[in-house]
Amino acid sequence: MEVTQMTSPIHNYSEIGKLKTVLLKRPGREIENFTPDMMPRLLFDDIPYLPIAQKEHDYFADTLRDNGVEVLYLEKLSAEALDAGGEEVRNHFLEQMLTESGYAAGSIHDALKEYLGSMNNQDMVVKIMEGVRKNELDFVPKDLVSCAENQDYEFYMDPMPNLYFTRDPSACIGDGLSINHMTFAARQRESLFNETIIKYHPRFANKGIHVWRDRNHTTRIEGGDELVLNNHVMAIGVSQRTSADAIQDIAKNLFKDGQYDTVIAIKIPHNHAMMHLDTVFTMINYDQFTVHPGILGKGGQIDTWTITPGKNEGELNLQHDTDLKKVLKTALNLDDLDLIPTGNGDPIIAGREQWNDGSNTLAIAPGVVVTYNRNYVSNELLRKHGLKVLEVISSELSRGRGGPRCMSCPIVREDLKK
Ligand SMILES: NC(=O)NCCC[C@H](N)C(=O)O
Repeated sequence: MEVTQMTSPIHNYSEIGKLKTVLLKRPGREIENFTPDMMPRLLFDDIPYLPIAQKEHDYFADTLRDNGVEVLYLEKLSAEALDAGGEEVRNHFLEQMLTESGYAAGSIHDALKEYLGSMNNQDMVVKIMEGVRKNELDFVPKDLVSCAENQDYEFYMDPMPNLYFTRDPSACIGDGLSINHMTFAARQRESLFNETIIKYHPRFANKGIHVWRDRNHTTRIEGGDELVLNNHVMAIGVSQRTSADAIQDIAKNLFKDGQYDTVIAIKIPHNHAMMHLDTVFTMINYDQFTVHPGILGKGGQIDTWTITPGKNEGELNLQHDTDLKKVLKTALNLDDLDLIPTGNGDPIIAGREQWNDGSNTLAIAPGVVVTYNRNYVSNELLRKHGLKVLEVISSELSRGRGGPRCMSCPIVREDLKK
């Protein structure tokens, strides 16, 4: 495999190269600032216990640091980007955030702007992430919507509890990234933080980073579906969260301006338990993958479309298949590969461990993965298949329906040696 020069602050040409820099978000008050009736809308199945979730997340971050990974935090980078951008950038960010929260203008907009605007950048970022309750403001709105419809709702701005799944709002691909238009309202504001960081943080601003696809779209894509298999092949899930038209769009951009020549679109069930491709399928070594048996039909088949550049620019060729192993072998030029079933294929264990993100492994080097300790059957099987498994504690973090891959956005990985 060709070795690419490391000059960009983003460098991510595989799922498995030695992880050097990663973006995390330490769970904050946003993960408990809601009631059970808000859970379905906020895409949570339970309310985590914050002090334990933070302890677990710190353990995860320490595990990465102990293995030589530089850990960056979304909340810190966001504030630093606003500091660097100055007053105009801060004002623009706040206006955009208020607009996307439903307040482009009017008295609530003005009250929120005054409240958030009185804070320093770090406090403002944290407050926006946590959500703003009505009782925090010394203000009684008199508009018809507030009086006639929303009077019992506690929030002006909803919390963003899914922020600790940094995988999804953006995805680093090669020396660039996608900044994603997310599917559900609960997560759509998240990628504004990523956009602000890339544009204004001194580490990333004006470094010629290629944005393969920005957040100004109506079609949707999320990072949990974007798998960088190597330096010219991607796999992207056609899922609850990523639409086929967004895949075609990013494929065209990657083919035109990047070194990618193949995108394998993999269709998975469209449901909450398997909302992204990485909840059912991850790459963990040159020739090893985790796969949840629930996505494969009786004969092991699954719909895939291998997309390659067409004859003329902007055209795409499609090759439909139903044999995932064969498709991966061809695209990755492998003689054989090892698809390791979640829960060892037992229907009860596989269902349970997939629900708790047993397939959602984060590779930090070829054959070295970080997993949740609660998925002990899948973890044992990974060890039997020769992988080094670093387990992290997971009682509270798993309540948000995401595992180690979901909780991490790799920014720099070493290139693969072969
Ligand atoms: N890549 C991932 O699978 N991320 C997990 C996201 C979980 C979050 N509660 C969501 O539904 O978006």
